[in-house]
Amino acid sequence: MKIFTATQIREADAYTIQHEPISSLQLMERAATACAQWLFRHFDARKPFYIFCGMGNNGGDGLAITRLLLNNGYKATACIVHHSNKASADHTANRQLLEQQYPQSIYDVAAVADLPTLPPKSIIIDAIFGTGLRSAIEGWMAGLIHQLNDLQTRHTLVAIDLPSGMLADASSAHMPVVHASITLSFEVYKLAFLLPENAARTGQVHILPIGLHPDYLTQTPTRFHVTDAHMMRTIYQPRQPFAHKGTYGHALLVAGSYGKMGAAVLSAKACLHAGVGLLTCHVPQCGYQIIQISAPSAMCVTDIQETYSSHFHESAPQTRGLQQYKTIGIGPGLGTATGTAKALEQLLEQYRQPMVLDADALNIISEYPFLLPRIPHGSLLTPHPKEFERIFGSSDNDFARLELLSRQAVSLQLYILLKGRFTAMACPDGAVYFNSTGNPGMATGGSGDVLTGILTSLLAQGYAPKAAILLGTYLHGLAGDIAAARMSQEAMTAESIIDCLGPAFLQL
Ligand SMILES: NC(=O)C1=CN([C@@H]2O[C@H](COP(=O)(O)OP(=O)(O)OC[C@H]3O[C@@H](n4cnc5c(N)ncnc54)[C@H](O)[C@@H]3O)[C@@H](O)[C@H]2O)[C@@H](O)CC1
Ligand SMILES: [K+]
Repeated sequence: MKIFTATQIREADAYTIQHEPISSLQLMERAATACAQWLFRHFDARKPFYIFCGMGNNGGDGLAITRLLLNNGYKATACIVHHSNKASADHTANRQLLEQQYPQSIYDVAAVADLPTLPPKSIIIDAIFGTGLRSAIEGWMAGLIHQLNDLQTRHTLVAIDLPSGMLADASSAHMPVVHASITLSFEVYKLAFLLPENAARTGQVHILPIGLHPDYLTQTPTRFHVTDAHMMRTIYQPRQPFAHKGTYGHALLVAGSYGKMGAAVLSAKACLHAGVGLLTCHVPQCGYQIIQISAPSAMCVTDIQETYSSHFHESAPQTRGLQQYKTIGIGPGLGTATGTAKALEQLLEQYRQPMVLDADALNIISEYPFLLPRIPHGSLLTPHPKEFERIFGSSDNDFARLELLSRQAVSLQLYILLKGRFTAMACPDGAVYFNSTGNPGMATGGSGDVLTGILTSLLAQGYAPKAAILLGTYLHGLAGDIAAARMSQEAMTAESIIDCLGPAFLQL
């Protein structure tokens, strides 16, 4: 699914109005109807609704929603917030329609003191500002937003299109923004919804289709995307009937050190369960029996060192050197010993195919930044926010960090995956994809090691790096969602994610 900017959303509205064709007022009615139907499904008619309407078209939506609620037997009051003397044409038209049918339902607010006293457990609808907001809300309106946020603790607050005060395409981290428990937005995700700084402000986001013109939606290129099941069906390659284990590649996994062999085991198992043809694990000597017993489908070579690895750049059981491997996954539980860092430097000299770098491989790179430009083009890096910051530096807000992520992916020609609720995957061509699967149950030790195993497996099977990162991240989250449904977010572990990889593949 594409993510449109506020400007593109306005263009999509205008294109729909011109080419469907449909009047602007009718399109607003469609948007309001989609919201009202959602509200009918989720709230009963005993709850009083207070709809705070701005002077633009977001307020127009609010006025139309008020009329539709009243038409269906709900108690609803439109509180018109006079932040400007000028109302939009569709706001005015909807105000007139409401006044004609329900003259008692309108209440004017021109100062914070005008706020009505709300009965307990009211539903507050925030239709003050939508995509038309240009900058931070100031003056008495900022006070009103704070007041609404105080009320939010005792009432349910539903934002229409986006919480008022939030900018769709830029940071509003330090601005007054409504804290909604639910956001009902139209047709497509806004970039702001996918970044952690807004998580506490949007609440649950529901995207409601309003029939924007499909030609505009399909033909307009966008830089940001959300991955979905449809996209995965175009990427996934079913296995060939005449396949043998050589068809699906031989991967080398370099992982584990004394006390962290679990990370190597999790990665190895995930790699095997994601379909790799052959897997060799390079581990320090202390890990030999651990790998052989816990992942018998994998082969194992040991380092000359007992507790950490320092010679994996020579890991070549049949003397054909590192080139025999289709790809290499490196990092989980590896440690950052000086000998390990030296071996990583040598590995990057000897092996020039796309590989997967995670965890301690990234920590080593943050200590030896000259290694960064030596990573083979097309490789996949999977930092969590702290690892990302150690390598690339900090940013003022999530939008700035997203730009930094994308810039680095382009200049280094790497795929960089920044882990989070909506993991962001930046590509060398400047595109950024957000993963849509996964849940907070996956915020547990080892789940990153599982992802490394899956990505290594897909690269080994011949998936192109972009396909591997999109499909691998989606499968990882989907397996996590299946695990959470089976055993709860609390009880699931990284091993549960591996156990659910099978059902995740079956859902593709
Ligand atoms: N036909 C359409 O264009 C559709 C529009 N829709 C709704 O229309 C919304 C966009 O409407 P508008 O473009 O009228 O914009 P908004 O209603 O979001 O806001 C516009 C108003 O905000 C004021 N404003 C902007 N920045 C401000 C600031 N920093 N401080 C104080 N006031 C400020 C403007 O003066 C104007 O009065 C969408 O979010 C959506 O809710 C939907 O009805 C779908 C169809
Ligand atoms: K709003």
